[in-house]
Amino acid sequence: MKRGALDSFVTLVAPKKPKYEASADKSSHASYPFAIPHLPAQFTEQLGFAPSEEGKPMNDQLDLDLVYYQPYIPSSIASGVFDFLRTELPFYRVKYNITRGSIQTQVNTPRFTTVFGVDETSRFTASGALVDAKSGRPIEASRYKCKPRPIPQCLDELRKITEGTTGETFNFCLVNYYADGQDSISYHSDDERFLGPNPAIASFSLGAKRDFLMKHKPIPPKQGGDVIQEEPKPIKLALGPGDMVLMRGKTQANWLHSIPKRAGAEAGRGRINITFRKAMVKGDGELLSV
Ligand SMILES: O=C(O)CCC(=O)C(=O)O
Ligand SMILES: [Fe+2]
Repeated sequence: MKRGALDSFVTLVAPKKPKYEASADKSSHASYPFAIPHLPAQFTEQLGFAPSEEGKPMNDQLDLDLVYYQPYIPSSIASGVFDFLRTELPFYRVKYNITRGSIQTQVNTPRFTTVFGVDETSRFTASGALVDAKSGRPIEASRYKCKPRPIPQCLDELRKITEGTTGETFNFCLVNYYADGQDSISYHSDDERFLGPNPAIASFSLGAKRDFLMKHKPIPPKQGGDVIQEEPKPIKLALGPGDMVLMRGKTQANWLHSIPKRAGAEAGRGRINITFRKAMVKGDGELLSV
C-alpha cells in the first residue's frame, strides 16, 4: 500500500456562536498553515481542576492496562474546548493510493487528522528551529520525510496536565476529527516501532458520544501442547465528552481498538479525539490506520 500525499489544509466552518473567547496570543510556526490561538484563559483556568473524576483502573483482563477517566476535562468547558479545537486547528484528510491488480484507487481516510510533535532525537528551540536533541545543532535535511511541527500552546497545556496526572511523558500529539457518524477508525493497535515497547497513550474524547471497541489479538495455540487459551471478551467503552482513556503496559502489543461508524441521534454530531504519545525514535510517518 502506497501512502500518498496529504490533502490540502482546510479551515472547518466555525460554529455560529463560538462558546469561547479567542485569545489574541497565538502559536506561530513556519510549518503551520495559519497561526493557532492559545487556549482561552477560561479553559486553562478550569483545566486546573482536571481530572474531574479519579481514573478507574481497568486491568482485570489478560494483557489489559487502562485507566478510564469519566470525565477528565471538566464538563463546564468540554463543549467549548471542542468548538475551539474544531475551529482553530488545521485539520486535513489523508489520502493514499491502493493498487489491486492493475487498478489504482485513491482512498480517503474516513476522518480529519492533524499531527504535532517530534521524537526524542530532536527538539524545537524557542525560536522554532528543529535541532538535534543531544548536540543542539540543526538537523540534517534528510532526517524527516514529513517535517515535524511543534505542539501548539493550546494542546501543550493539556499535555502538561496529562503528564502530571499520569506520571508519563508525552512529546507527540495526534488529533482526529470525526465530522459525523460516517467517519471512523478501523481496528488497529498503536504499536508502531517509533513509540517503543509498551507505549503509554492518553486518548481524550470531545463532542459526540462514540463507542470505543477493544478486542484481544488472536492468541496462537501453545506450540507442542494442547492448551488453548481463549481470548478475553471484547470491551466497549461509550466515550463521552471530556472522557480520557490511558492505555499503557502490554495493551497495544495485545489488543486492537476501533471507533466504528455510528447511526442514530449522535451520528449528526462531530467528535474530536486527542492522543498524546511518546515518540522515542524517528518514525516514517507510518501513523496511519484506515
Ligand atoms: O478516536 C479515538 O478514540 C481513537 C483514535 C485512535 O485510535 C488513533 O488515532 O490511533
Ligand atoms: Fe489508536
